[in-house]
Amino acid sequence: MIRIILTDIEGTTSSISFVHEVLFPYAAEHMAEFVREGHQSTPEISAQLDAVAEVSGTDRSDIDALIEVLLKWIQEDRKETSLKALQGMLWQQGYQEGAFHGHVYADAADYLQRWHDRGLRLFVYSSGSVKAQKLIFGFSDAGDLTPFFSGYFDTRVGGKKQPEAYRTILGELGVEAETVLFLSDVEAELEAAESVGMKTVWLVREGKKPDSSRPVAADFAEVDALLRAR
Ligand SMILES: CSCCC(=O)C(=O)COP(=O)(O)O
Ligand SMILES: [Mg+2]
Repeated sequence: MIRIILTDIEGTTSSISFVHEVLFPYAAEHMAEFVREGHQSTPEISAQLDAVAEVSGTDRSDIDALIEVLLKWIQEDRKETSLKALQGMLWQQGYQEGAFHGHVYADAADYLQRWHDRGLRLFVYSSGSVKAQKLIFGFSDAGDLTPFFSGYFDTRVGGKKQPEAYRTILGELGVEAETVLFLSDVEAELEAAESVGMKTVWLVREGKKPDSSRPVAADFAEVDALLRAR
């Protein structure tokens, strides 16, 4: 019996275009100024720059070169934990100034509330940092959705295509794998979750549903129908 829903964000609760056409360009536009202003005075920024330097093999004292690395990583959609942490800090400013709201599909907002009210426990697992996750749901088009969530996981538990990450999440939740339903739009992530025993539904929000041996849903209403049919 499913007791926990673990959901991805981009392509699942929220549109890919919001992440790629609003959030990433905002980060790219403000990254240089943000890093130059905060790299000495803000320990959280400085610590992430240490990690950027280490992973990229860049001289830690060369701030221009570190900014170049970060901008290249944004263009490549790299899921580096340090980039994701810096993006989360940057987006806070954008949300708070009202530059944008977090996009959450209406069906997702609706069923997150219904599932929460039915007693299911809801968690997020996204490559975006926990801070970024709380922001997209906290400043969403549908209002503050964070009260529906019991917790958040990001790439600090591992990459989303790595089975080990899902094992770590199960350990932290302290539950049996088959009580967890993982929702994602990326098949490799679903395979990793299934390999440790989690149940999955593949969200295919655009276009025709593919033939697949795993459950596929176009939106959260269809996920709910699959849940009830189990
Ligand atoms: C938390 S909103 C920003 C999402 C993000 O930065 C990202 O890389 C999307 O990753 P996901 O694992 O949600 O597909
Ligand atoms: Mg996704």
